[in-house]
Amino acid sequence: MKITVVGTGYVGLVSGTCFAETGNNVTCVDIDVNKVKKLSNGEVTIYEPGLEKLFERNLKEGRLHFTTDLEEGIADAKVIFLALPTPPGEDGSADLSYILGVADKLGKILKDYKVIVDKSTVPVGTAEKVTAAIAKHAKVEFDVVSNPEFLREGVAVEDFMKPDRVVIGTSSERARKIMGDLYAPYVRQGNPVIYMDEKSAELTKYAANSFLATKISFMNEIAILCEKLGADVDMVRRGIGSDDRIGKRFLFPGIGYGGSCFPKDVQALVKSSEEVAYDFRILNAVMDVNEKQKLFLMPKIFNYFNNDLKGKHFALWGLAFKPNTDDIREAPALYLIDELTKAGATVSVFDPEAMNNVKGVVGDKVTYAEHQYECLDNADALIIATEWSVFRTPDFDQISGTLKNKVIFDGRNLFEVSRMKELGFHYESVGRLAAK
Ligand SMILES: NC(=O)c1ccc[n+]([C@@H]2O[C@H](COP(=O)([O-])OP(=O)(O)OC[C@H]3O[C@@H](n4cnc5c(N)ncnc54)[C@H](O)[C@@H]3O)[C@@H](O)[C@H]2O)c1
Ligand SMILES: O=c1ccn([C@@H]2O[C@H](COP(=O)(O)OP(=O)(O)O[C@H]3O[C@H](CO)[C@@H](O)[C@H](O)[C@H]3O)[C@@H](O)[C@H]2O)c(=O)[nH]1
Repeated sequence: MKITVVGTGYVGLVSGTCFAETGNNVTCVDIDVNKVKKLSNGEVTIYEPGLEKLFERNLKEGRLHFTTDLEEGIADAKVIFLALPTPPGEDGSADLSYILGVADKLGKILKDYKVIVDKSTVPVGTAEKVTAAIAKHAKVEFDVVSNPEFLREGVAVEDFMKPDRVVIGTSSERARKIMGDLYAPYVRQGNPVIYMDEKSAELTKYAANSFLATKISFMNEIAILCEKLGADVDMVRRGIGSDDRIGKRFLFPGIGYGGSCFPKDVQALVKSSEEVAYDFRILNAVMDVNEKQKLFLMPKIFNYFNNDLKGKHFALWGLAFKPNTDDIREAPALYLIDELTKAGATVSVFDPEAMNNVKGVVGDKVTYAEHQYECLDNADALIIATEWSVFRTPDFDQISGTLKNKVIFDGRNLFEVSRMKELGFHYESVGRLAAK
């Protein structure tokens, strides 16, 4: 099938490449001239495990194309995916200007029937708005479908190729058939395509992200309680996670959820609720807990250094909002850097993939280490903000030999508390017995 993907960010690039992988002819359109040039020349513009191989193959075999020209990009396409940004507007609600801007243009250039798909995360009612924006100028028939994307950064290719489910929101039989054919190769493993109306599909995406964020904030509060009551959150997590009704996943406490999705989507659902005069109390609490959790380690750090961080130097391992990505949007590490430098400390940082992105945002506020152990030079303590595998089994002798003090503040609970005690570290983590 000939398809077009508008927007070549995370979702656009991964879905475009994966659609090509199953034999579709895919054209990706982006307004970023530089990005299109790089992609056309075979350069993958995001760090995503497994993407490069698929990308190179499909580019070489002629199933992937890139252009900045929307009209050229949609010619002959049966389906047009909109994988455009929906960032928070000033009041926190989703900014639909990218989507509606492209919808308006599409209305003027459609020459035959097409299915236009909202792949971006958009509030309930957006399919109607997109339909209206296209219909204003369109002289041909078209359908607008809501097909939210559930991929996770870091495992995006696998999530796309073998999704837990595909949600397709449409009231058009014609569009339903086309979308069903397109997704058939991805759901052969027995995972379902779930058809529904457009509004339910739109809400499904926000409900999924908000529910997962709720699980995380809930566990972060349980971790706080564990420290206060003398319980161990690892035990509690295992104790509740083995109940199928609760499930083992997304129960890991830490220094808060970040990324380009949870923070903005929870906020957008709260805003959508307000628009229909509903106060979504649980989600307000979820956001509130998360804001505080990002700085969970700070009181511990202040306390250890007698409330004075002036002149102290910290090593910070992990900058990306989670492992296996170079994405630093809403990364807890950035909040820690801010607080530490505000308190008069200096910070040296290391991340396996996100260093360049952080340089772009933080500049010379911190120093950038070439590798994880160089980062420890002259540091009064090590702080861990992202659970990259390479941090999980470090050379503790090298850490002890390089840090000024054997002190670690771990925001991701990477190490066994008892082992750290044996090794002679002052070790503080999140919600565990010896963490007090
Ligand atoms: N990042 C994720 O893991 C993820 C997962 C699921 C859903 N989503 C949702 O998907 C949407 C896109 O997210 P993303 O992270 O891929 O965004 P992104 O910011 O990484 O990329 C968006 C791309 O759109 C391009 N663009 C902007 N205006 C354009 C226009 N008028 N024409 C063509 N291209 C244009 C930008 O240049 C950029 O390359 C958002 O709604 C997001 O919430 C994201
Ligand atoms: O037990 C956990 C699990 C995750 N996190 C944090 O939660 C955030 C989000 O993690 P994850 O969901 O793995 O990453 P994303 O790539 O942001 O993916 C989420 O957001 C995407 C965009 O909407 C959705 O498509 C995905 O289904 C949804 O998982 C990260 O900061 C994690 O550190 C925790 O603190 N504890």
